[in-house]
Amino acid sequence: MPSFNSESVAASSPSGLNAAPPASASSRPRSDSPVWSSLLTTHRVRIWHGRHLVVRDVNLAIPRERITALIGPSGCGKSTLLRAFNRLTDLTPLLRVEGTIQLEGRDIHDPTIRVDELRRRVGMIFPQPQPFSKSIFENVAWAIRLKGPVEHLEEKVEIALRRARLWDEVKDKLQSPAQALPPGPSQRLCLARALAVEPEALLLDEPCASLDPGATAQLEEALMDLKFKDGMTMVIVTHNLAQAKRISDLTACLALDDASPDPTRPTGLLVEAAATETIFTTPRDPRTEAYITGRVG
Ligand SMILES: Nc1ncnc2c1ncn2[C@@H]1O[C@H](COP(=O)(O)OP(=O)(O)OP(=O)(O)O)[C@@H](O)[C@H]1O
Repeated sequence: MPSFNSESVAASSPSGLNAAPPASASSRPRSDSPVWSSLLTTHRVRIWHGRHLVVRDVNLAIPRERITALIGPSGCGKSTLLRAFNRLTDLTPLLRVEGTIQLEGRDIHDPTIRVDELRRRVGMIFPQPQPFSKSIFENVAWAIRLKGPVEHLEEKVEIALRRARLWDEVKDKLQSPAQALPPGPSQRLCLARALAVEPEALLLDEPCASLDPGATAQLEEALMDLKFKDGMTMVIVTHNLAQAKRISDLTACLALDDASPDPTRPTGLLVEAAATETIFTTPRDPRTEAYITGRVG
């Protein structure tokens, strides 16, 4: 367990990571909020899709070397927010991010930031595994070569596959087509490919969406290994509350704003973030409680 202190995990709002805390929330820091050093922080982030406000007022600190879960009902903007962390949102012309997102204290929208380097440092795993139509070996080797001239390529491919807990399953068929792999190993190959460029953080967007319970358990074990052995910082969007409880250290709960101007397209907002155990045992915000008890979403 982390040490606890009145210093909050909040990026700026002392009350639990949201610039607009609900009426029921205290404006004082939670005394049970852990002290974690942050890798990524957001300050007053709001994301628009055209004229629709997708998510608003997100003040959040993503702790280094921990797993942060983003939970909340469908459509509250979890995936969009996740994609903003390495500017994948830039690829959707109608999406616009306001506010500040910092990586190691540096604004990721600073004009001097190289977006390709940002995405190397902060990798992404998508809901459906998408290996390239190359061999298993080449899927990982391709990523390693992106970093420039390579020595010891085979060794580096093996290291990435081992870190993704896939090596033992594929070491005898490295030249086989990656797209022939079943979903579980296929997703761990995508994890190995993401690890091959040596990121500092990984964003995981419902990475187990297409996996059965056994394959989910294997991926979770790989993620836990990455955290404990490599100190990887991870942010996972998940609808699986048991998964959030199992693997995350911090949980950030988003909700849909009842007061949205267009009730057919409500705006999401971050209502509460705290140590996962706290969120699931003593949530402060009634919307968190409603979500984790299955009354909404
Ligand atoms: N490319 C896009 N095209 C259209 N609308 C978008 C796009 N990206 C985001 N949005 C808007 O953002 C809202 C939130 O979507 P997002 O996928 O981020 O939510 P979510 O919380 O991850 O939902 P789910 O849990 O169902 O995946 C959508 O309902 C939609 O209004």
